[in-house]
Amino acid sequence: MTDSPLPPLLLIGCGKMGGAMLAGWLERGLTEAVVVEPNPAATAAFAGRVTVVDNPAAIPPGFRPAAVVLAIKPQEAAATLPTLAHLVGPETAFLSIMAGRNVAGMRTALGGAAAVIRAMPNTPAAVRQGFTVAFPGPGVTAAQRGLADRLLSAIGEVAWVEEEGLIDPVTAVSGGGPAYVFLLAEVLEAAAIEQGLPPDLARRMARATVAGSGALLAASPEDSAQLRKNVTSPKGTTERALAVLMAPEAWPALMSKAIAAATDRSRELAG
Ligand SMILES: NC(=O)C1=CN([C@@H]2O[C@H](COP(=O)(O)OP(=O)(O)OC[C@H]3O[C@@H](n4cnc5c(N)ncnc54)[C@H](OP(=O)(O)O)[C@@H]3O)[C@@H](O)[C@H]2O)C=CC1
Ligand SMILES: O=C(O)[C@@H]1CCC=N1
Repeated sequence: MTDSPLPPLLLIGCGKMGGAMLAGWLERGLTEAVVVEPNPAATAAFAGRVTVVDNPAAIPPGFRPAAVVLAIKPQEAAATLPTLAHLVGPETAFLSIMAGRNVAGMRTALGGAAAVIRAMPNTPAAVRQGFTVAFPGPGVTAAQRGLADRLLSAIGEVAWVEEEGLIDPVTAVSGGGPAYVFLLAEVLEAAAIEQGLPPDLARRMARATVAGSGALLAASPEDSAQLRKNVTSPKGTTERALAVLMAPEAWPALMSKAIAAATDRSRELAG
C-alpha cells in the first residue's frame, strides 16, 4: 500500500531542525508548503520548491495547512504563537519541536483550543536517522496523530509517550544526545594528539571510530554493554582506559549529572 501524498504544511522556522525536517518531507513527496523564515540563507536550498515568507503576516491569506510545525527557538514562542492564532481550527494540528515549551503554554498563546503535539527530535534527522519522542495534547485526533507520525517518521524513528513530563528527560537524552557523542569525538581527537599522533590522523581516527561504532551499534543485535565487552580483552589496554572512565565518580556520575542538568533546563523553559 502506498501512502497518500502529504497534505499542505506550514513550517515556522527553517534552521537546523526545521530545514532537516523539510528536506525529509520533500523526499516523501510534499508538494505544498509555506515556510516562515526571516533568514534567506536558511531557505536557499529549498528555492522553487516551497513558498517562503519572512514573517507570519505574509502567510498567503486562505492558506489552510493540515499541520503547522513550530521549529523556532523556545524564546521566540511568546511573540510568534499569537500571530498564528487565526490558523487554529479542527482541520489544523500544531506540531512543536521547541525544547521545554509545554502544550498548555502553547495552547494559551494560540488562543486556547489548538490541537498541539509536542515532540523532541534530534539532529541525525539531517541524515534521516533521527529519533523523535512525541506527546499528543488534548483534542489531538487519531488522524492528526497519524499525520504527525508520518511527518516525524520522514526523519527517522518515532516513539510516543502519554505523559508530557517525560519529554523533558527525552530532551536531555536524545534531543541533546548527539552533542555528547560529538564531544566524545572532540576529546578523543585531542587525547590522540596529546599522545603524539599527527592532528590529521587524530581527527580521522576520532571521527571514524565514533561513526563506525554508531554503525555497529545500529546493525548489531547485541546491547551496548556487550559491544563494549567485545572490545575489552582481559588484562589488555581497553580495560585500563575503562577503569578510568567507569570509575563511579567519572562517566557514570558525570552523565547522570549532565542529564539531570539538561532535564532541569527543559523544565525551566516551560510555559
Ligand atoms: N538543534 C537541535 O539539536 C534541536 C533543536 N530542537 C528545537 O528546535 C528548535 C529550533 O532549533 P534549531 O533548528 O537548532 O535553531 P535554528 O536557530 O537553527 O533555527 C531557528 C530558525 O528560526 C528562524 N526564526 C527566528 N525567529 C523566527 C520567527 N519569528 N518566525 C520564523 N522563523 C524564525 C531563525 O532565523 P535567525 O537565525 O535569523 O534567527 C532560524 O533560522 C528549537 O526550539 C530547539 O529547542 C529540538 C531538537 C533538537
Ligand atoms: O539545546 C537545546 O536546547 C536543543 C534541544 C535539544 C537539542 N537542542
